[in-house]
Amino acid sequence: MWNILKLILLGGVTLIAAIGANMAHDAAYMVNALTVMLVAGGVFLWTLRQVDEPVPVHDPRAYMDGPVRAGVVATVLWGVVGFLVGVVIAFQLAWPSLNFSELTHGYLNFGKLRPLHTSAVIFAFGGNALIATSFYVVQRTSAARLWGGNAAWFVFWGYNLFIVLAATGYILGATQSKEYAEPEWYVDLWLTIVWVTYLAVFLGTIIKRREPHIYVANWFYLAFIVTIAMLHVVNNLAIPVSIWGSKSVQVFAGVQDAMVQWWYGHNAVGFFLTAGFLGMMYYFIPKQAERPVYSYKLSIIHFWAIIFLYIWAGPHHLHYTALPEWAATLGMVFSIMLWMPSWGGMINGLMTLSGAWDKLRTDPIIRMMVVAVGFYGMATFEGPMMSIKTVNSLSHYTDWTIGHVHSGALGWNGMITFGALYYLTPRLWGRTSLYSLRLVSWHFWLATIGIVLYASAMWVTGIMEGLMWREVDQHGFLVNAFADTVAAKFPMYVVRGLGGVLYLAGAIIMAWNLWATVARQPQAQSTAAAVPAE
Ligand code: HEM
Ligand code: HEM
Ligand SMILES: [Cu+2]
Repeated sequence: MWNILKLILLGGVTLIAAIGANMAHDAAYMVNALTVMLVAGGVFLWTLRQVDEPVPVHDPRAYMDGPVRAGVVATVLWGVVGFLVGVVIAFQLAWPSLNFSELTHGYLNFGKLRPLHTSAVIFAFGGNALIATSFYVVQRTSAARLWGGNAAWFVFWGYNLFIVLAATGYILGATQSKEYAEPEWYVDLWLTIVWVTYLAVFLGTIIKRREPHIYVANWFYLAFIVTIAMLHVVNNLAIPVSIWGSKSVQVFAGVQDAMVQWWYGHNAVGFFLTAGFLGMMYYFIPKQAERPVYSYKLSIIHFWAIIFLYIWAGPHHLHYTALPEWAATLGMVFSIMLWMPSWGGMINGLMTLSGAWDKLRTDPIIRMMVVAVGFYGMATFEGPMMSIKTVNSLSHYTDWTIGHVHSGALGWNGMITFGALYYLTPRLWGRTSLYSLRLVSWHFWLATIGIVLYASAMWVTGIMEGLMWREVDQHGFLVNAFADTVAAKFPMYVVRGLGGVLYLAGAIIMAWNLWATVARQPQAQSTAAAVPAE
């Protein structure tokens, strides 16, 4: 019965997508519709061939690790793609002629590739890492198999389809021009369906847990899933111009639109790039260090303080704009208050190593995680500082912001994810150990030096251009033309690009190391059964 329903649904989607491709008003819509048609048609045929096959029975106590494994592979692949595009756009900024070559003009210029980069690293790399680790962690800490049968597979494939639709759309010019929320209305609708399923699988697993306690990592993951659902729906309220075209019109306008966008944008940082990754920190650091969390009480305080404070800080993205002064001040004050719980979390992560500091010398994976937490601390110190209006009047519009973003993104999100991937791969594929710890060390140093080059280049150019823009002569005239600042930034842009190359090289080494772990390492004893409090 279920299969018949599924076939009708998939057949219907295939048909509507085919009609959509035929009626399409623009190229992005057509290519997206063709993609959906091919995917839905393919799944239709696959389902048809399975109809009379016996349904495999799973041991209800065994963990469901298929989607986690797929998520690990996707994280690595999207990571390499996202970093590569980052390197390309970094060099496009250094050598603008790269925008106008035969190959890049029109489709692969900076304007098209920049949102491709941000979506690939945040949503594809970060999102797959969050989905995979949350599915892994919630099962282990709840001693329960993922709820909802194949729903977890739907989440994995549905989410990655969302990414492919978004990315091809950008290249072909579909965007609603909201940073980090560029996908158009139908892609947003699809993500909503996938996300609600994700929430159901995660919550369902927590509800059927066989542990009385809900481990703190799950609190963070849950906050991430619920808040992103809310942000996504509100920020994407739009009316399509036609159901056969990608263009839509925002429901909010003017300064309200700006405020909703940065309420979204800031909390995408707070809940996607912070809360979800803190969930990772609270599981994988204690596991890798073989130590309990330093202070469980602090983790609870940290959780509630972060949840309460982050949501108000969005206006710090709109200082000195049409936003009312009081709103900007509110955003600034909440941002400054955020410093304390952020550092509480950092201290909790770092101090988990107390009594095991020697591991920093012997275990490059721990080293990676510790550096991640260090950069978390740095970005959450820098952020509150930049939210102060007088500081922001210098830093805003400059590369300082870009440096801040990447010390958080490369240092915190990237490094904690790499640590989790190194932890997970041997366990998920039942291998005795990683292929090579020496290669992990190489990755660690390449990535760390890459981040340092990136961040320091951006501080120098950011503060330099901020000061150059302000400089006036004795008559009060501006000393520098805008083009002067652009020319002055050139050497730092090259250094940033080189930092990116190092970071990318580290990730490629990781991809090779993880592949070799699966392909070349001996099989370990299997331990896939649900044991309480793992
Ligand atoms: C090899 C690594 C990377 C390189 C070379 C790189 C490079 C770049 C460049 C050149 C830009 C455009 C800056 C501008 O418009 O002036 C950018 C923007 C951005 N990147 Fe990366 N990136 C890398 C990795 C990452 C990662 C891992 C993340 C997130 C997890 C990330 C998140 C972002 C974000 C959010 C922006 C937009 C910043 C803003 O608008 O303020 N990047 N990146
Ligand atoms: C207490 C924590 C933090 C505060 C108060 C904070 C504050 C700020 C401020 C004031 C800006 C500059 C706004 C502007 O002038 O346009 C900013 C930009 C940004 N921050 Fe943070 N930050 C924090 C932590 C983080 C972390 C941990 C990450 C990444 C993992 C991050 C990612 C970003 C991004 C992506 C932007 C650029 C947004 C854009 O213009 O496109 N922030 N943040
Ligand atoms: Cu913000």
